[in-house]
Amino acid sequence: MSLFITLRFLDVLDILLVAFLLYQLYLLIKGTVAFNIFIGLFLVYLFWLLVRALNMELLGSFMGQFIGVGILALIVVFQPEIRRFLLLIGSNPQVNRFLSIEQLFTSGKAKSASGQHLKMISRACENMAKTKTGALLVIAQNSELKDYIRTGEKINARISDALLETIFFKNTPLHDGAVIINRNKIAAARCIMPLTNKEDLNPLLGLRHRAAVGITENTDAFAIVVSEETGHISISQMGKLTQNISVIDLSNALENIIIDMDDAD
Ligand SMILES: Nc1ncnc2c1ncn2[C@@H]1O[C@H](COP(=O)(O)OP(=O)(O)OP(=O)(O)O)[C@@H](O)[C@H]1O
Repeated sequence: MSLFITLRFLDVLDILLVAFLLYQLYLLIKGTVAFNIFIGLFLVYLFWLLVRALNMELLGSFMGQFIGVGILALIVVFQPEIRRFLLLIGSNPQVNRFLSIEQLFTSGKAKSASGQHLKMISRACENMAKTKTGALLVIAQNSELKDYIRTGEKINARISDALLETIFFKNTPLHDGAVIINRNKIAAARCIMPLTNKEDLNPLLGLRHRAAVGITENTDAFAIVVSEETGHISISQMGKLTQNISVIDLSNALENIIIDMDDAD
């Protein structure tokens, strides 16, 4: 019998892939209640292995039933995280570029036209930041956010900085909630976004920021928050909030998102 364990290249690859997946899983659930649930489930699993090793029949079969439905329970418990993980893969720009034949033919035109709209969005944010006007702008990407548009007032108007500033002007009927921008249109205002239940978010941040993180956790949208309290601009993508960025950083971030804003009405 050989004393050495034969390790094939595929085994090394296998281990590296599992390590990579576990690390991604850790990044995805760290700072959320899902992390504690995961640790809890892992401890139950370890305990079950111990029970089996000690041949404790009754407890072993009892726990076996529990572990048996484990996969189903995992899917139910980690539904938001699984959804976010799949979203992460599906909204990867490289994957999208590869899959989108349409974009292959229209990318040049879309880029030059979208620049105008993106400039107006950052100008509006700059002005609202100066006047400490609270705002939440959600820019749709692949997901058109139809379910969320339905929660607000449909506007369907061309993007303009003046219109955005008017919508968020204090005490106007539409200033509450989020504005959703879809392609070259301000699709709706007063929209209700899902709130994140992240525990590691700055406790000083309120519902507007939680709504920005919530919508980007659940969809591939890009969210911009202008704080009414501080006048700071923050952005959120894939559930990650970047606080207090400059207008130049906002413009750069907007340039990097993939949206097809063409000039058609
Ligand atoms: N679920 C939601 N979806 C969209 N907008 C929301 C939601 N909940 C609250 N808001 C908006 O956030 C506003 C309240 O903001 P709040 O002061 O709690 O947040 P904040 O993160 O501290 O922001 P600010 O720095 O501007 O005060 C509400 O008036 C409303 O416009």
